[in-house]
Amino acid sequence: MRLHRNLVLAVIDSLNYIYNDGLYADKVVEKTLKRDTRWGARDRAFIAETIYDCVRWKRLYNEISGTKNHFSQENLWKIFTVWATLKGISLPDWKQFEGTPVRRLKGKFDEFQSNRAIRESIPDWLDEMGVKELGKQWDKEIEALNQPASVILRTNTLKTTKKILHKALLEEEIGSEFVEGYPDALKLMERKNVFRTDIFKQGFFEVQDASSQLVAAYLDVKPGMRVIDACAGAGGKALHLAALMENKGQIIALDIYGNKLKELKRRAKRAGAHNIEPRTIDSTKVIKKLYNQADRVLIDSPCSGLGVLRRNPDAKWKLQPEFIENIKKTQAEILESYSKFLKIGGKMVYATCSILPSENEKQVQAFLKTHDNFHLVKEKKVSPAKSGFDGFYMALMERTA
Ligand SMILES: C[S@@+](CC[C@H](N)C(=O)[O-])C[C@H]1O[C@@H](n2cnc3c(N)ncnc32)[C@H](O)[C@@H]1O
Repeated sequence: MRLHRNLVLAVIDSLNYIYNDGLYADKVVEKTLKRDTRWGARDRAFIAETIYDCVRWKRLYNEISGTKNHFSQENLWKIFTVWATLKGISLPDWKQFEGTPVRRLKGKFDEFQSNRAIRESIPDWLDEMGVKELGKQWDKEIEALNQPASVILRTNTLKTTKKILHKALLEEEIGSEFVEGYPDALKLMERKNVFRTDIFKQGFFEVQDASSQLVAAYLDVKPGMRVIDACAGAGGKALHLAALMENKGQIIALDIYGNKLKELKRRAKRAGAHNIEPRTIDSTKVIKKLYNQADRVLIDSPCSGLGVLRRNPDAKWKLQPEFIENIKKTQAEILESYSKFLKIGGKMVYATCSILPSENEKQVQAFLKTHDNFHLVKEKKVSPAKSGFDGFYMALMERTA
């Protein structure tokens, strides 16, 4: 691979925004890619993948380059040099690469392989928490969570079928394949900007990881039911629920953030989902009005997001242990409060995109201990290491009295 100066400069500028100004990697990548319309697909892929690599491996590259968490322009070049060296790219004779100790950098990489927190490029506190929660399995999970994620689409069955979508994508020169065990999923053969296609604008699909596609299906919804999606956000699961319910019945989509629900509304329109009713939780009244009203409740709970690190590598550096402790309290409160939406005989799914038992099965166990009118029907832990997709947890419970 040959390095092109303008592309490398775009990467260095982006790293400055992410490392020093704390901006989110996805937002920075999006903005950087708009900088030069002459960049082709390969150039864009280089920029996006290199930035994500440097965010994912920030600690490792920092330790190898000796930049000591100080990201001046000169040090950002050092970080980039480590990236290029470990990729086996021969460095051009630019002044920034003069005197690069290639062998020493590779030696340092080998040296750090015995230190998991550095090797996997995570903060020490996270490594300790991972071991405490998952024991030996942590090693495999964190390794899997450092792999770049593939792009998965969910066919919108309100508008099309998986076979038709597969063909329509091919007509746009986008290759995809079916994913066994995931009835509506298509996996892209290579990363492409699918949002530009007409079939996206027509609502034929959503981009949604395979594991996430299991959640709405777990709720066992039927057309005509009254369903409450209690943490609906921008509606990834609500749109799926609408499709599973064939647009029949009612989905009340709640969230504490009205702007997320606005996005949900836009997406629902595109998807042709007509049975979703967004309601912002701006008072306890909104909640109390819904007690004993629902056949099904989905609690797609706020969580640490540790299961989706492949997609959001900057979360490694933005997450704090205090945040995880607080979010666990919120999870318990949400379960307590939103379980009241269910009618007797109704079913509820509690789900997270975390792999920590303390956010998952332990929350459900604690809830069931104090609510003997609920019982666990089934639960599923999706391991990134075993599935190759995002980490998720889901538990299906039934209200019996
Ligand atoms: C995991 S996200 C939901 C993702 C969404 N269901 C989807 O599939 O796209 C969790 C959501 O819970 C919302 N949330 C946080 N605290 C909440 C609360 N107390 N009540 C309801 N929603 C809450 C957040 O705003 C966020 O949108």
